[in-house]
Amino acid sequence: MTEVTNILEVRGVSKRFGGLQALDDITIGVKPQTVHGIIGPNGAGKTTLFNVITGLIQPDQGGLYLEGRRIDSLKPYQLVPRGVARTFQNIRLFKEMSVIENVLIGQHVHTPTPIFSIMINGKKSRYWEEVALQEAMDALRFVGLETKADEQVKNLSYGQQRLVEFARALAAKPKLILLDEPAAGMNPTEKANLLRLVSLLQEKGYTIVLIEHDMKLVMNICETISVLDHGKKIAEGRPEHIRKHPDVISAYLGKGDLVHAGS
Ligand SMILES: Nc1ncnc2c1ncn2[C@@H]1O[C@H](COP(=O)(O)OP(=O)(O)OP(=O)(O)O)[C@@H](O)[C@H]1O
Repeated sequence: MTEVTNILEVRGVSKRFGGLQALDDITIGVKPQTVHGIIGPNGAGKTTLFNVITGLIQPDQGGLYLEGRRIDSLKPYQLVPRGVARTFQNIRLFKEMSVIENVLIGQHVHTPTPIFSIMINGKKSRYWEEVALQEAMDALRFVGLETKADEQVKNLSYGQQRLVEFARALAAKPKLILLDEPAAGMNPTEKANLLRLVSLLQEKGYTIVLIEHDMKLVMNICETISVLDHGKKIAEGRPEHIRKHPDVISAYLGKGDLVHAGS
């Protein structure tokens, strides 16, 4: 039996797209209740790794384990009730719908009534409508957008839309949240707020894995960082170790990101 010390284990995962080895024998362990960063230059394989973890693509080799149980044959919709939620690099919201409706969509896995029945106020669904609405509002309150609940998503700023995605992931009541470039397009105030929210979630017992290009944010917030380059894991450890790692410096050489990553 597998000893459960890591909430998530990626073991020897490889994925090839035609002639391109997007992931090459990646092994990563994520400890519960930590913030774990995945960094690497463009095209390193970070999003592919998230897609493999969340069942969007099947690995060619290797295994994925959530709390010791193998999950790599599961589909995305089967992983959500097991406690895995994610956001996407490119915002995936229904822009013509309201903020609360978008968050409610993350909620349906926990209500026995179909979400569209809840949304059109079907008679049988009154109790679950109330529960789902309360929980969706809690998620919005957490990210500070409760006053925007009835706004159409398209009227929100880009940074606020990222927070709606974040709230939608939270509404699925995950144990493990994967955030793909959550700070992209955010201004410094929004980034500071995001950092505060991620720390709060960690205190509440969530585990967070994030892909992020903002090195200052990553170095400030993550206990452990795994670095990918050309599909391989080239380094892993605490921020102070990663910042000085010669292979990491060389992978980022000329890009300037690590130079400005002081805590
Ligand atoms: N579905 C796909 N089919 C073919 N090639 C793909 C596919 N998805 C990703 N790739 C390729 O795999 C490599 C890794 O891509 P991936 O998006 O995982 O990198 P990344 O580290 O997330 O990059 P970025 O920081 O630019 O988002 C890239 O060369 C990309 O073009």
